[in-house]
Amino acid sequence: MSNDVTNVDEKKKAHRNRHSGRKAEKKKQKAKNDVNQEIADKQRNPKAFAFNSAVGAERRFRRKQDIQTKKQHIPLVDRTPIEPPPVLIAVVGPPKVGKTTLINNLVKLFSKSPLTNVKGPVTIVTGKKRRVTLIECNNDVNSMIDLAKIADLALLLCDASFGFEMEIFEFLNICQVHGMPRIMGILTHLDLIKTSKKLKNTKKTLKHRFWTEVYPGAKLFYLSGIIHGEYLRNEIKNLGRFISIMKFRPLTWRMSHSHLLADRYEDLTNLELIRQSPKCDRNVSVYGYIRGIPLNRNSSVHIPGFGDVKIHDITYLPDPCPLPEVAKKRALIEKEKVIYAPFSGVGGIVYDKDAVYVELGGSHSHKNRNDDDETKNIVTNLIETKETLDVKMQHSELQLFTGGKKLTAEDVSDLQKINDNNEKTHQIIKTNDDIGLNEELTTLRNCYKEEIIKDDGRTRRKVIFNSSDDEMDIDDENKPEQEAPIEPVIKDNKDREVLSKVSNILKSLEEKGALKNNSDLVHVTKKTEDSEDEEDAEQNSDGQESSDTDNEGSINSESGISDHEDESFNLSDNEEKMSNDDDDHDEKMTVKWKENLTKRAQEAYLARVHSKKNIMKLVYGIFDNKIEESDKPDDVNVDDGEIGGLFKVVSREQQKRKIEKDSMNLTESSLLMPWSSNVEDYTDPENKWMIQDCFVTGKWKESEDANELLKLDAAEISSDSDEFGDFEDLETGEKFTKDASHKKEDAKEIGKIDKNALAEKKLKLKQKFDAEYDNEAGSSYYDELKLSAEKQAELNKSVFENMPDDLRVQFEGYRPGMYVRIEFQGVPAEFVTNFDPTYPLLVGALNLGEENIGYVNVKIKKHRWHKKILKSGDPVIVSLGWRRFQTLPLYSKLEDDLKFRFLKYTPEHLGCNGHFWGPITPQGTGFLALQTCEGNPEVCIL
Ligand SMILES: Nc1nc2c(ncn2[C@@H]2O[C@H](COP(=O)(O)OP(=O)(O)OP(=O)(O)O)[C@@H](O)[C@H]2O)c(=O)[nH]1
Repeated sequence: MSNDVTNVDEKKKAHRNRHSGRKAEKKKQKAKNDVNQEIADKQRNPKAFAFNSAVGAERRFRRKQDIQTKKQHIPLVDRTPIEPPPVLIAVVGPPKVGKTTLINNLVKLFSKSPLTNVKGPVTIVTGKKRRVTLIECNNDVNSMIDLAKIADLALLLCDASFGFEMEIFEFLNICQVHGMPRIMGILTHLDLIKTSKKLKNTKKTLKHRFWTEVYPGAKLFYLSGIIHGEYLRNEIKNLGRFISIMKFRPLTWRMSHSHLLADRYEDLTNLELIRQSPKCDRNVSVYGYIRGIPLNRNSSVHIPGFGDVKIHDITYLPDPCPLPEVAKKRALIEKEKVIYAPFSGVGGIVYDKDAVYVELGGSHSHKNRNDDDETKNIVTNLIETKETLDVKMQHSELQLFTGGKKLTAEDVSDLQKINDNNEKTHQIIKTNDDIGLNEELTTLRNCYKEEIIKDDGRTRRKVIFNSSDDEMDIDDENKPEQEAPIEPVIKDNKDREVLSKVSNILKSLEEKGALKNNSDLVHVTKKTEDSEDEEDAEQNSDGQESSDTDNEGSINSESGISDHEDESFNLSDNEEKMSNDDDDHDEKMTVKWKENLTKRAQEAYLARVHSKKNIMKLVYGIFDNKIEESDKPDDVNVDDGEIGGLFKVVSREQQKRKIEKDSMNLTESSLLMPWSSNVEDYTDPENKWMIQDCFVTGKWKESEDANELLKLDAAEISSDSDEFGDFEDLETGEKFTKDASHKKEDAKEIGKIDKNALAEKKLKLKQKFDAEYDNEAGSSYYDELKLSAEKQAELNKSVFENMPDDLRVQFEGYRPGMYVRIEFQGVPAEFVTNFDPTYPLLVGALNLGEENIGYVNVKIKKHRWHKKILKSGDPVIVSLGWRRFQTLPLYSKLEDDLKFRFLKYTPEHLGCNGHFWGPITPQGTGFLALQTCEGNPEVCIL
């Protein structure tokens, strides 16, 4: 019973809102006020919601239109397949710039599994609809040529603390002849630049140079530092995001030629055959994604650096790095972040035509071996063994003492040699017989205009620019100002005379003690320094501004470095120095500023004369070179009204009189005179006719002339109304004669017609304006073009979408985006023995395989920094289509035209672009890059 009571008590009454009373009133009032508040905002500040400035609106409109138009490109039919091949990103840059680190960081960002040893292409899924293949470019002209042919995007790395190196410009130059992939610059080693001022300057100069080379506004990322061997996560994330959403414009030649970049390779030759004859022909298979257009089973292919081969067999395989199956809204899950890099030892299980390959986990899988399990160890050792005993012996080393020199088999067999060339034996010279260009390349390399700098035991090839490009030389630019000797530029004899006179005066003044405290000169020099500082500040602010206009990535990445930190570093540095030589310093300072006073004054004078423009002269055409009395130093000796035999002292009176006299005889040049020769005087009746047609009353075409039209209409009306006679209104007694009625009606009609004509005219004008300027969807020419391209793309896709792969292969070949395995038979053994996964293995389909000897005529034009002339006999590298020939000597030279002999093919036979590479002279300044036009043996130079 008691329980029941408690239950009843626990049941609480529901709250009932009050409908009347003080509180209810208050609530109602509050609710009402809230509504009023909303309305009141708009009512109180109507201007905020209204159209209030025509100029502002016009500017906004113009800006919007500008942005819209900038985005417009000529629409191209999108021929990318439904599942396109991975986007190919080449990471290019000089040695030790951070290429491997960047690839590792990007791989880690997208796949969470770091790569220990990056070799060859690495394919990763970066988003629901995007996968990318990253490949590091060797610092080798051939690698650069091959990658420039196929890359969609090139990440150009530059060591900002060192400046631009030759490799960057070589690559850019090569890219120009291959249809320029998208280029993105990345500055690394920014943490090695110590002061914030230097950092800003470096960023600015490098950015502007990069913009001149690529295009103004090209994206440049800053990687501001490295922590534990990794770039800052935020910056890598930004870069990754950029890469994974970037759009690419198809390059015509590339998209119309089938090709693939091999990301895996197998030697299928029978091992017994190889044992019997190591130089026997091999059967090899290469794997990769088809790019460009479908690859036909019957076409021949070219492997750059190797030659032409016929496809023996081709099959398509399941995609080893597939995109997520259904496009969902969520981000990728771990399982979907696939990574595929067989050359680097990552690839999982691969099902082949007749085999299944299981990835053993690379070198790491064997590290966790169980020492007790002997049988397992034997198997692992057997698996690991790849060399015979004598080969192993050749590689084995013997060390007698810790830290002592290791003895190798070579050392033992040829002890004498070691003594002679002790240093040389430690150098590992990498040969590249497959390309067979080592010697030629070294010659070529030596031909570039570059400065070889030894830095930390390695050789770097710093780019040397012309004097006009001096801003590029960061090191020079960032040198402290007093270090750079400023040689006054003396332009003509007049300057020289003036200078010598100035220096005479100064000397005499110094001798006479007139410049005892030198306050005047100090003032001058200080002023120039100040102005330099101001310039610097301006430059910096410019740099900031322009870097703000950079891509979002660069903005974010800029935040990576704290300028304050650098400044504080700088300060503490300075403080230390200051405390050490405080006393000396003061003394030195007082002595130092007295040094070279005359020279500094000369410089200051020249700088002033050359930098300042006389506004008075510009406006009035008067140039008075005399010093005003007030400017004259008080204690300067004035002999016969002259100072130092150079300046004549002019009194204020004299000066005034002279100016008056001069200005009386002068024409006022700041005004535009109506009678000046080129301007017509429109007040002259003879010239009036020229402008009278500019007004409504002017004589236009008859169809447009308002007066003529009115007359015409009036005439028509009068002829119509002729049929009515005179009559009298009997009610009002008003008499209507023919003329009176006519007059009234005429007036009315004319008014009506006037209005109608005007309305019609307005309507026509509006229609014309709409047609020309309105960009409503589907109405403009651009939209129509875009629409038709989209329609075509849709049609293309719909035809093939539901077609089974087998049928499709029969119908059109192996489509782009398919992962295929191509088998070649009877390939020379060098292909296998010289195979290096770090070189891009490119396989490109050939349209014609016919061999020929051909000539190409070349017209030489000057390229920006290639100004020397090719000589006959100069070695050049020739690259045509997929083909990359060895260096060839130039055949002959004719005046401006050069004739090159190609030993095998002409661009005509290939039906494709070709390009031609070479140094300008043996002591020359760089490369010459040429491009052939399709089917045209005449070559044009960029
Ligand atoms: N301080 C600093 N060091 C860096 C930076 N980027 C890379 N490094 C270091 O530079 C060295 C070379 O980096 P890698 O990634 O091997 O350079 P790489 O371009 O792949 O070198 P190669 O393959 O030999 O041409 C490594 O020790 C990196 O840690 C950077 O921004 N700042």
